[in-house]
Amino acid sequence: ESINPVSTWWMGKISSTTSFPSLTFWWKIGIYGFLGVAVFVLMLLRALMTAKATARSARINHNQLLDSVMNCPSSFFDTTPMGRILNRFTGDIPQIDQFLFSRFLQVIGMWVGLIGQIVIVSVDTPWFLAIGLPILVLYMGLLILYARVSRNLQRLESIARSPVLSHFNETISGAGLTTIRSFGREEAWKEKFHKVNDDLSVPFMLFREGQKWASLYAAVISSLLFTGVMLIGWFFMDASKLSVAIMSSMTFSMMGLQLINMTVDLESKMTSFERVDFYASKLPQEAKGHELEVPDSWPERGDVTFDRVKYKYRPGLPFVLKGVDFEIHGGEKIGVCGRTGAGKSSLLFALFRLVELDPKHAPKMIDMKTGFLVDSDPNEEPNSGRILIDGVDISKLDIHRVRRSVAIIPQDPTLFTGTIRYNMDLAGHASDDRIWEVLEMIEMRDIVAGLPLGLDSQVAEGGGNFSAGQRQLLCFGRAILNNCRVVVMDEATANVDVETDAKIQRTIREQFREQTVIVIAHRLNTIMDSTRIMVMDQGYLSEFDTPENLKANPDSAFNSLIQSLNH
Ligand SMILES: Nc1ncnc2c1ncn2[C@@H]1O[C@H](COP(=O)(O)OP(=O)(O)OP(=O)(O)O)[C@@H](O)[C@H]1O
Repeated sequence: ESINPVSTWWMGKISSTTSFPSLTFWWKIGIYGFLGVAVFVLMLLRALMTAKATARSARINHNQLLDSVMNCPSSFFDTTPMGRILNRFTGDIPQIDQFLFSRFLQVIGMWVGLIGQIVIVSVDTPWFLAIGLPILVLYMGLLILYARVSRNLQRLESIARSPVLSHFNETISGAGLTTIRSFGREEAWKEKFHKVNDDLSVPFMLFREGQKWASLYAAVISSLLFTGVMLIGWFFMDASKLSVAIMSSMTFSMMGLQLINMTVDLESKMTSFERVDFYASKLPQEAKGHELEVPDSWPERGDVTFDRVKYKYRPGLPFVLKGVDFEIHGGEKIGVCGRTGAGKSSLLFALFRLVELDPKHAPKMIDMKTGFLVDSDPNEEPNSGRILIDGVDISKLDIHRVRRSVAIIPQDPTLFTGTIRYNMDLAGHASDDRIWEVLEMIEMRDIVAGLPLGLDSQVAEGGGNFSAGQRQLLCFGRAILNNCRVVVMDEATANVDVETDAKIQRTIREQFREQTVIVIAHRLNTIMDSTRIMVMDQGYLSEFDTPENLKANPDSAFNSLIQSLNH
């Protein structure tokens, strides 16, 4: 860019026969040609370097963003609309990848070019400064004014885009569409979609109109420049200098408008970068590091102890476990029951360290509306208590080590796109024979054998080509193959018929003979054969005893649960 004005200057010089009389015509043309080739070679170099640097920074940016989001605690996902997260990946990242770097180079180049034009013309024609400098100041003023408005409009546009993505996402995911149709709320949903879309369109349209406004004023400034150059040229310049000044002012005014638009555009790309950078480096993260090392064989027994566990999901919410104390011995089969919202699943949440009990691991909080970090109230009572597996406080271990040692069969069975073999054995360690054996145990062998490709048959997105019960069974099979010392099941058989449920419970006792198994169930028959039963009530452990003892006590909460289910 800096050679370009030199080349224009040189052209102006050699058009006058009196300048550089010692150089022949061919030398003058040769130098002009050399400057042209230099511009071409440097542009080629710039393009190559841009391609390399863009690919590298795109990879780094994306990986850092992904790592950071993947390591966010569950509280972040509870308080951040999915649309906002998707917006970072689908809106901001492409802006940075495709445009930021090249736009940055363009803007730098244009500024250098613009200032170069002024310097070169002014060397020969100092009068040009008299008009060039005030015009530069006017352009700067326009830029500052326009940039401020457009920055805020783009911010508003980005805020308004998240609800559109969230609305779309919750409409098509899960049973969203089915529920909307079954309640006949299609029109209301469409209206809401139009409203969030309108909210997004307003700042976008204003931004577009702002561009026209800036173009108009830039054109006015250009006209001032032309008029000024003509007037100064008329009185103070000879013909060759005036021609250079006119050429420069034409470039100058073209560049001025482009420069304003590009600088504003660069700012908006920088806003995308700021948002991605915030997500990549400042989001709350799950606790890293560990104070204690445990051997690979840990946990060997599978003892699970809750020691006065008291926690809330986030600051400002009520406690969901209010000082829960119990000890489970390795190999025990524990049933957990209690009314809806009593805190059964919350026991597992803490066991997986999805919520931290140790206040020093408590993650920072995100404001639901703005998406920025907020400070928690220092006077609020923090989470407390300890969970021990085989006597080791799990908050002192590497979080991934803790999660690897406990297998879960969740309430919402999760299958991934891929083959049945992949879904059963995510680590890829089990033999086909062992997978078929497990399929037999969970009564899925005939179904899988009936598929044309057997274990290589594809599972659709979210396991859509299997019923909810079959999905639960496959997840159950996955847990058997995983062979962890502690296995937890959260309503894992709620969707299978009573007979299959009974068979699964038998399989649990046979296959998980040495493992500690914690089964949460609403269907009390599911847990009747447990070693002991835990009854949760409003965040407290109200009873913990053998099923026989609990049934024998007519005043037990367990008996009243049985009675309420019978009625
Ligand atoms: N992610 C969360 N954020 C905030 N509060 C939560 C969250 N998950 C659960 N809760 C609250 O914690 C309390 C206990 O919920 P929990 O899911 O442990 O109950 P549960 O006994 O498993 O109920 P269910 O039988 O319906 O599954 C409830 O009041 C619930 O509103």
